[in-house]
Amino acid sequence: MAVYTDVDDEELIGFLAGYDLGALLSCKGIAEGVENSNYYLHTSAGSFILTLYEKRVAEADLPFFLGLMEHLSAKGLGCPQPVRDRAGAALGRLAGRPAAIVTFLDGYSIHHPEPAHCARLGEALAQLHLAGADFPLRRANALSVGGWRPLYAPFSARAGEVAEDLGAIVATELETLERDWPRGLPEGVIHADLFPDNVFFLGDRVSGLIDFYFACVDSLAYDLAICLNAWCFDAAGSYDAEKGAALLEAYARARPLTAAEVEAFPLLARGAALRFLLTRFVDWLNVPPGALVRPKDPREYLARLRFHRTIRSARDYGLGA
Ligand SMILES: Nc1ncnc2c1ncn2[C@@H]1O[C@H](COP(=O)(O)OP(=O)(O)OP(=O)(O)O)[C@@H](O)[C@H]1O
Ligand SMILES: N[C@@H](CCO)C(=O)O
Repeated sequence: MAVYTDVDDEELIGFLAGYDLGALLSCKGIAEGVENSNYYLHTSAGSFILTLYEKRVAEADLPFFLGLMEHLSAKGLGCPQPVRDRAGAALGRLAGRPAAIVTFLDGYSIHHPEPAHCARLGEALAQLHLAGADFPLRRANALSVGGWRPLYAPFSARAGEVAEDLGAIVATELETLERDWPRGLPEGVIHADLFPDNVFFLGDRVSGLIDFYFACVDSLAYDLAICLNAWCFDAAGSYDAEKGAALLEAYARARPLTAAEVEAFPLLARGAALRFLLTRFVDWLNVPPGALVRPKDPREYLARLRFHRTIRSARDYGLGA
């Protein structure tokens, strides 16, 4: 359950009075997720998602996120639509937090993806990249290579609480990636958090993408590396080459990778693993008292990082074969 901020019914009714959404019927906290407070909102006008944005979402970035969802939806991508209030605003304040209401998407997440799901995801990711090419707003990636050391430093002394060798591995990874991070690759709007819990299926097709709150402008292949880590490893932390090939080939059919992106992919995959290892590590140590949230296990991403450190060429992922 990710609910950090409780919503008082009376306050919610007052908030909804600014929208043309009819009468409140119910509002229930949502179990999944770790970043924001999400509620299933049911009114006489239908079903919606009410999100109260928490610590990792800067209020100034919300016009980028909400505008991107509107842009992608207008391009035919399945994604939530911000609901505007009577004054035309997509963003309000509720219980002291920035808050928005978005449309409810049908569909369900796949908790144990098969290669076919990875191929559909590759297609959807490429469509997102192509559809975002003319999105006019820009937002730098706050969690790219420049953000990892400042995120980790305040908690580095506690690395041993997660794994004995975590401190040593993170120290060498930060040195290596800060020195060698790939620059000058094709850039565009990326989702940056396209895990299975943020992709909805209906049958064998992707019906919608959610949770655009890490979206930013960065290397497109970095987004593909994030998906490889999130979709192509098994529960024991082993890389599944069949799923990796399905993802990478489906993506490349829609947006071919440049030689530089193929060359850079092993480092991008290591960086993508380190990024989520570090956010999970910090969240693992800092669960707010009383928050209803299940932090995700950083050791899952330590296993991925250990694997990528053994990779010598993109061909080991099935790229550029
Ligand atoms: N537009 C939507 N339609 C239907 N369900 C949604 C929608 N948005 C969110 N949800 C539900 O709420 C859950 C949490 O949403 P979301 O992933 O955005 O939260 P989060 O705190 O950002 O989580 P994460 O840990 O993935 O970053 C989703 O897994 C999904 O079950
Ligand atoms: N999807 C992230 C959590 C939200 O950033 C993870 O699984 O670590």
